Amino acid sequence: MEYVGMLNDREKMGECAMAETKLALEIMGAITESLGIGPASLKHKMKEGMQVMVANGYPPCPQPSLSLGLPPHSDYSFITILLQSSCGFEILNIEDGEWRVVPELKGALQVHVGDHLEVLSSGMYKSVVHRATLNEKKTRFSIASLHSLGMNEKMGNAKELVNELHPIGYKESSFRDFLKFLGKNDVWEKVVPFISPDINSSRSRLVSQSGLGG
Ligand SMILES: O=C(O)CCC(=O)C(=O)O
Ligand SMILES: [Fe+2]
Repeated sequence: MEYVGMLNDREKMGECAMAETKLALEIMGAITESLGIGPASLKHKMKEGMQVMVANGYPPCPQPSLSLGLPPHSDYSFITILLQSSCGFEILNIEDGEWRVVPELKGALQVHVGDHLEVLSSGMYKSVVHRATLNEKKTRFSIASLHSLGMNEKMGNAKELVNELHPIGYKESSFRDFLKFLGKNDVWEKVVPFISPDINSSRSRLVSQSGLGG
């Protein structure tokens, strides 16, 4: 796949966005069904939900071991669908604290659990902590499509899953709460230097620097 061409082609990106929304709704429906929490209202909220698409480009880095494309974070989404041009996406294995490389599978879409799904499922699904590494020779591209409820819709623990053994363990929050949280807390001090010396070019990264949700 020719990523630069695709990213510059509005029509193609529009088609891609719509196809990913359709896919995300199917996956989110299957997940809520698997949890036994398929209320019509949630389905409706998902249909009316948000999609944030992020195109990332990582130029070659002469010393990749000294830098990162994106620092460790989890996505403030319900699920994220990711397409990568080559490997560089890594997931933290919470059992041994080691980073695992997601192999390059041409044209394959990866589906990642985001913060909202962890909250809804009371931690039965765990939000994926991930990072992007750099390559010495190759430019790498990725397209992340983050799917969540609407801007003001609060995500909380599904009441069907809350019991004595699984008490409410997560604070409910909306995308707007998350943005307010970012506005009030100087997370950029910590995040920006890892990404780029130019703060403005990094501002668009704001929506997915979560790891703070829940
Ligand atoms: O470029 C990647 O592989 C990771 C992208 C990502 O994590 C994000 O956009 O939130
Ligand atoms: Fe991410």
